[in-house]
Amino acid sequence: MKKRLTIALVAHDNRKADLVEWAVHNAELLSHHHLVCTGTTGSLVKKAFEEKGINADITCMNSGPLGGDAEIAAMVVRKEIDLAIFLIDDLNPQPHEADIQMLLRQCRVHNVPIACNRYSADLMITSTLWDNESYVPTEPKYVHFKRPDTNS
Ligand SMILES: O=C(CO)COP(=O)(O)O
Repeated sequence: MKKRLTIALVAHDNRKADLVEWAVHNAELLSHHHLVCTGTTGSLVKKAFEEKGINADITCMNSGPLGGDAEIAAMVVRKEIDLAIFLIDDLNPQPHEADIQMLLRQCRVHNVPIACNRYSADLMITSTLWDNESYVPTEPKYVHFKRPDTNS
């Protein structure tokens, strides 16, 4: 991939091992991009990369429960994030559910690709569309839909 992207990496505690493993597996590719992470996720990715001798540009925001998701959501709003990988723990409640939903919603509103599992992350990170200068993503459309009257 020629283009340098800003990639958000976020994982809940029980999904961190999965994210770190994914990041290390893709370290060569990721090292060409700017990684923006929530606090704890970022420190784990940094440590794993250092152990492998991989240099990467990693910015750590606050920890998720203290506003890290909100900071990344603000970057999404400012069009500063190209792609987000967010491994969510769907099996346990999180104290900052509102911030999580905000990050997900802002990615949808601003048409930012967001992968919530490794399969999606693999597909997104390897897409040839990143280097296709003529590809313009279609913006989401919000067109009023009048439901047919089902009573008649
Ligand atoms: O809680 C998170 C995302 O919602 C992740 O935050 P940390 O990476 O700081 O643990």
